[in-house]
Amino acid sequence: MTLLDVRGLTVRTGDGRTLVDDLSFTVAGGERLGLIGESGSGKSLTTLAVLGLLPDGMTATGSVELAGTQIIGAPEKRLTTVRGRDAAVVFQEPLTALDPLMRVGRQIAEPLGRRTGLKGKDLRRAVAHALAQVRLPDPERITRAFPHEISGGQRQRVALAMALACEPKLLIADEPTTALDVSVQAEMLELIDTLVREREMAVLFVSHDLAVVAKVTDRALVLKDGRAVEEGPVDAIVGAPREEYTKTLVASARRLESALDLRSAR
Ligand SMILES: Nc1ncnc2c1ncn2[C@@H]1O[C@H](COP(=O)(O)OP(=O)(O)OP(=O)(O)O)[C@@H](O)[C@H]1O
Repeated sequence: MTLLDVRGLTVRTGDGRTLVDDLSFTVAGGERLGLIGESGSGKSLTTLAVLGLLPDGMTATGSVELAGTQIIGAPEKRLTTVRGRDAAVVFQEPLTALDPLMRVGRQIAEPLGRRTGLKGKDLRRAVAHALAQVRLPDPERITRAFPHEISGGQRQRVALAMALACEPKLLIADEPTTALDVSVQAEMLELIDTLVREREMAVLFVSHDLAVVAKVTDRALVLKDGRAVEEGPVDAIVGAPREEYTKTLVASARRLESALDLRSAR
């Protein structure tokens, strides 16, 4: 069943510039779609439009139906119920999602308490469980910490725990590993992969990195200058890209990979 149905999505600035142009795609329940394209291709604006979070002054036209709710033109109150419950997001920079003045435990307790109705000791236990699920060591310390007191990788795990706490049908991950040290990127990716598979959650995974998209998704949509240039199973896109632009993306990903192979052979 279709969970997210985007049709003819067009995003324009106040002065009439078109940044996302007539984009259409679907994500079925439990499916994982990668949005790939270089910087500025419109990936983030697409995910923001899906959540009804476009910056002030920008307008979206077309249709974005998320779990049966039309997002475009929906009043804020409606959007608030959809966010979290139907779709939750992990951004590139975890500090975007975290309140710098609130202890980590409380930040996870809020969405968790709202969804489950748990309180007091039971809620505290559920928070500890949520932290353990994203493999955070020493949950006691993390619960009491403020966001600046933990590492970037740990913050991103907290942001993921918050997103998962709502048990959304769709997890939107916008470059969730890009801001992390290379050493923790692979771990984070592995973690997202495992957790969404366990929950049979659908994923819209945004990245400029084809290798990352290939790891986590089944299907990919290639964006260039706000338009879709190619769409298909990840294996087909990587193995036999049809469009010139996709060929360039694949070739540069391969060049990087073979440079790494050369280095490890030294
Ligand atoms: N608030 C804004 N006001 C005006 N233009 C914007 C704004 N946000 C993004 N843009 C422009 O819209 C285009 C698409 O941006 P978007 O952030 O969606 O790209 P992206 O593919 O996610 O790239 P990146 O990976 O660098 O975030 C870019 O040309 C960008 O400069």
